[in-house]
Amino acid sequence: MKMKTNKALVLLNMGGARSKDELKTFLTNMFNDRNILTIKCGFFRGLVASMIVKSRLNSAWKNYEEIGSETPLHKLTEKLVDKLNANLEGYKTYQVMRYTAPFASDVIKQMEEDGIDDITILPLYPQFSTTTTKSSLEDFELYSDDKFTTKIIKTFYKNEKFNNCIVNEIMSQTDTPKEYNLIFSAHGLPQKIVDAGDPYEKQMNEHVEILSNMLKEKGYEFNSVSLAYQSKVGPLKWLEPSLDDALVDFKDKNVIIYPLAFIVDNSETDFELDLEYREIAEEIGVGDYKVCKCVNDSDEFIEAIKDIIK
Ligand SMILES: C=CC1=C(C)c2cc3[nH]c(cc4nc(cc5[nH]c(cc1n2)c(C)c5CCC(=O)O)C(CCC(=O)O)=C4C)c(C)c3C=C
Ligand SMILES: [Fe+2]
Ligand SMILES: [Fe+2]
Repeated sequence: MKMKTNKALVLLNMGGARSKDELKTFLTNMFNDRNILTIKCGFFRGLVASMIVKSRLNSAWKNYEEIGSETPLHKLTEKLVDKLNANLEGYKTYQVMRYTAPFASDVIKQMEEDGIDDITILPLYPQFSTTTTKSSLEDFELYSDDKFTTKIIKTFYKNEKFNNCIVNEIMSQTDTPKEYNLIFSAHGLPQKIVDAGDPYEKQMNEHVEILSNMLKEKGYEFNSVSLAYQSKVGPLKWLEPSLDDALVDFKDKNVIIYPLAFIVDNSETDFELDLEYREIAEEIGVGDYKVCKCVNDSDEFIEAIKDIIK
């Protein structure tokens, strides 16, 4: 018989679209988020948000249609939660999404009904960004008040077990690393967010350094290792180099892409990296183009989570 627990692990993530209606919800909530669209006046932000949603909805939905009309993010997160509930002793695991259901307010109500009073919050973002980690934590805290004794894991890009998951996935792609160029692809950010103090770029550089050293220590020497940024949206300057520009250097060469900002696969990996950037790579004349899977609900990542929260 399982012991009743008052402790919970709460996974936070962004959410994603499982229908066109939900894509509208996702985009509306995202562009009304002050951490994403940094316009101070709420009314004006709402106005700009509704204009962006209107102009973006149909074209963005076409992308989802190419991956089966839904993000894989929710199903993969549900599998991760189920696996943690089966394997992580002493905790009940919950998931909360920032822009689509399950929303913080509903999950917190459920947690209270379940008698939870002690929580560990793990935002599923290895590196801290105001646009992701801070936004998700603020949203959760808006509804949780001081209902729970709380521990927060703000980053985990330095965790060795987690990094071993990444390194093993990269190494499984080839036995001849000298013939490949490894590109870590991170979700981009507007440069002005970084200039305002967001630590994401710095942590991303550190993460690439850690992983490069781990690969070298294992005798895995790629022809080159680099970092590029994907998914630019809108007219502002974003972090560089963009993945499109980076790929130009690899005409007639082989590349392996690792999506470094994500824990579970989503439309940015399954559509953007696996379909859209693959097409760009083909146009450029890149040779082999391989995209690694995220750590998802792998047994190795479950072990890493146990280590991250201990
Ligand atoms: C306009 C600003 C955006 C910022 C800043 C941004 C940061 C950011 N996003 C992720 C992770 C994901 N983003 C996803 C989708 C997505 N992101 C933006 C915009 C910004 N993201 C948009 C408009 C969209 C919707 C799709 C589109 O219209 O292009 C997703 C996918 C969700 C899914 O359905 O699978 C993820 C995941 C990170 C990690 C990040 C900053 C570090
Ligand atoms: Fe995004
Ligand atoms: Fe994108």
